[in-house]
Amino acid sequence: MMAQFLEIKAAHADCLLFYRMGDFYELFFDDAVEASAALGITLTKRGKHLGADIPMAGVPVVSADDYLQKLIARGFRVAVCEQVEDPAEAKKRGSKSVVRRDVVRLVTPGTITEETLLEPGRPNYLMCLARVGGAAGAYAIAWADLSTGLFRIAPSSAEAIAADIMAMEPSEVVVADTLVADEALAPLVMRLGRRLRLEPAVLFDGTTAAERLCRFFGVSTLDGFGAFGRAETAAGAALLAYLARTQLKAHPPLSPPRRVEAGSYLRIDPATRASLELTRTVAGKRQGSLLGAIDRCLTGAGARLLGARLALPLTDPAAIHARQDSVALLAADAGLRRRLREGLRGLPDIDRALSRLGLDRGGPRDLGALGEGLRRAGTIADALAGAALEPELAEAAAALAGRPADLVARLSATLADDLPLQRRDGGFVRAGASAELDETRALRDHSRRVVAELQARYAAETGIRSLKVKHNNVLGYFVEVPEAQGPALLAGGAFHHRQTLASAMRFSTPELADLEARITEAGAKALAIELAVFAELREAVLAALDAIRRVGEALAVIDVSAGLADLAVSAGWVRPVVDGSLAFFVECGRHPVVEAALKAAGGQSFVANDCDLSPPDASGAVAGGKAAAAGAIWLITGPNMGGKSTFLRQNALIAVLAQIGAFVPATKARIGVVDRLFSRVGASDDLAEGRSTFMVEMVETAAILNQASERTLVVLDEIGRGTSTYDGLSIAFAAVEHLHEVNRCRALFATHFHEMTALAGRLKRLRNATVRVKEWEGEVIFLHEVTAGVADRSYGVQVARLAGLPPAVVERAREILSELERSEQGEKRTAFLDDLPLFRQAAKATPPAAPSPALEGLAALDPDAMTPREALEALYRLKGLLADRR
Ligand SMILES: Nc1ncnc2c1ncn2[C@@H]1O[C@H](COP(=O)(O)OP(=O)(O)OP(=O)(O)O)[C@@H](O)[C@H]1O
Repeated sequence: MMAQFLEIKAAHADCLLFYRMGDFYELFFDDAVEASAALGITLTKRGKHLGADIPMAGVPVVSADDYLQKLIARGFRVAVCEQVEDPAEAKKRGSKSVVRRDVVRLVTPGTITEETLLEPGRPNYLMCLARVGGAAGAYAIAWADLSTGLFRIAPSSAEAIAADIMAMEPSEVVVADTLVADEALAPLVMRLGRRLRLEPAVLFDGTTAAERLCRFFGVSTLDGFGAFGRAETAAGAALLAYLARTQLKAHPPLSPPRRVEAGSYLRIDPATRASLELTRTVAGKRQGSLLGAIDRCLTGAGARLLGARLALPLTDPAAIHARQDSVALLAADAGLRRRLREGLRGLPDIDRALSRLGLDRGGPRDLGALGEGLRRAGTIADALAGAALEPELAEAAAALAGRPADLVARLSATLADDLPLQRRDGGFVRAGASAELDETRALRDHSRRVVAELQARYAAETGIRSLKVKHNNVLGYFVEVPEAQGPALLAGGAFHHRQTLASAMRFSTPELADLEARITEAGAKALAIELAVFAELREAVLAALDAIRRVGEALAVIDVSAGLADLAVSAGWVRPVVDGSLAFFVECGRHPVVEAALKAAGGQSFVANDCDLSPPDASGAVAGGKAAAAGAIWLITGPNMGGKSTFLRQNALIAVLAQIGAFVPATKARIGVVDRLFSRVGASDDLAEGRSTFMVEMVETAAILNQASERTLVVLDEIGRGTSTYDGLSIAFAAVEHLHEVNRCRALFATHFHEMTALAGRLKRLRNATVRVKEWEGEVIFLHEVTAGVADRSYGVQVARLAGLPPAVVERAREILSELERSEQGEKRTAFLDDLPLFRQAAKATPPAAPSPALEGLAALDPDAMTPREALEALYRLKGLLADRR
């Protein structure tokens, strides 16, 4: 057996091997040591190998899912090795022969399908990254959710690849092993950590990729699915190859790949996603994130679709309008909304049940879930009938109407009311569904009744009133009497002694043995019939796979639309105007998460605020596809704790909500579609990537200044605070000038550098705004109201006092502050401010004779002595110098 174990283990060296032995999966050697530490299970030993004890640990097969979940969460991969023949077969080859075993599946984070291992409302993506033509070549990603069959392929680029991957929050990302050492991908590889999976480059072979995809989907060309580039087909084919490696014999029921067009969605880089807490908070929780606040979906599929929409908000106004129409209709029709939501509540997860059945990993409950789900789809279709539906809901209604009604009838006529989890447990076929099964069951039940009657007969015949007929797995049926009566039975000759216990003796009889054989035989036959029925039902389900998938998708669309409508009505949100202009106008906007939190706390209510970044010199119109105007920049000053960050974030979130087709928390809004959203709010450091807080801030600011276009929305909070005041102020100044002059994007910029408000005099589209406070008897009262104007001070010392700084420290700080303010009002300050407008000109006017800082910097570098990261940082430093000079 050990020889067999070692052979199988050698083929799966990077996995923990779950080696099936009876009712347990056993782990041996290092696997046992690692698993026992990770799972807290007992480490024992069994036999010896090369003279040393073999460590062993085991988990019961019935509870294996729980253990698998823990191991996957800790980053392990598990190879599940099953017995693939009956032990009786093995015995025929000789008493010492070992039962044949084989690995049937590799369990990896991106390929799990079990209900217990998955979160209902979160997709579980496996992703592949492919690159064709070197670092500057074509990039693509393919991702699939094996648990629902979703399959997407998207082109990407060197610059966008990290953002594109992180946006989907994949559980596992497969990359060719030849790419891992690639400098361009180093930061991405580092960020993926445990989710990264390296596989041989042949999986990604571009020349055979299209053919492999065609073969998998049984088509002769991919044209029907979309126009895929080389890198895209390579990524898609690699994904199929990886699935084949991990799922082995099973053919995963993936939908044909859908292409996500570049430029069709709002691009949001990972730092922005994290800082806006779109799908999870900084602490990693869903609750408290935007998704947590807007998710009123009643089904897992709905929650998954909402998450997917949030990952890729749209940029095409027409596509956004289609989604808005669905929400608007259901917001306006309360009766219809209620009927739909009643139908959706508690709806089983059709997509996941279908995928498990497709992988032949499903049980009777999956069939039951499908039957119930499809039946409910009928109720929902009835609710929609007669309503004047807009295209998106009309399409959903058509999909529901196309549900396989005969399959629903067949499932409900065949399946019992209470279903076991595993098909081998039997008992899931309803009485009356199969005559042969009913007959076999009757035989079995009759024999059981005869056994029950035997007890009375034996007791009467022997005169032993305490005689019992019992059953266990070792002896089967047997007669049990108290020990004292045993000899009397033995003497009779009709009872054969089997076992003597401390207080009882056990016997068998030919009659019991005969009945036992009949019951077992009938039971086995009944199970065989049930399994055949299961196989037929599964075939029928798979034959209707496409129609069922469409029903699943339609239900998710209805759930998302009804959920957003419910939210809009109960929270007072409105439908924003979304168009191709450069407008950004929000009247009485609110922060969805902060508002909900304040409401839950029952204290102060949220103060709504307007924001208008529309081009000041036009109505936001765009002529001939080219922007005729540029959006405004608001420079927001105000006290600490005044609500600046909240205001910044809420406007970014409103843009995102508008572009996923949702309503927004405001009384009125007009959003000219945003192509990219950048938000740099709050400090974060990335020490793991070797960057300090200030360095991270500068890297992100650099990305914004280098990439923002006229259509971009930029939200920047307190740039430059992580360094000395003058350095910080200078950087903030230059950044705003650049946004205004070069990027010409719509932007919100919050700062404590009050000197910056002077910029409004020079920059045409810059407006000063401030968050109002009242001072009352030495206390600050935050009004959280954003108005035009300039703050005169930050009230930092007052806030520090509120935070509980020792009174002596607060008093001392006040003294120092007034001293500083007095001295700054003198000449020094004025001189400094006077200098600032020259900032850019001065840089340009540098006489050529002066040594360039970039050249000096270059001269100081010793490439041979640098690590790749140091080189990258140096490059950023040099690039930064260049930006200064522009
Ligand atoms: N519009 C509002 N209505 C009601 N409460 C608000 C509003 N805006 C902010 N708040 C409350 O004020 C707190 C502080 O807000 P925020 O963090 O946005 O301030 P800030 O001006 O960015 O402060 P700092 O400059 O210290 O970072 C929030 O946690 C929230 O509870």
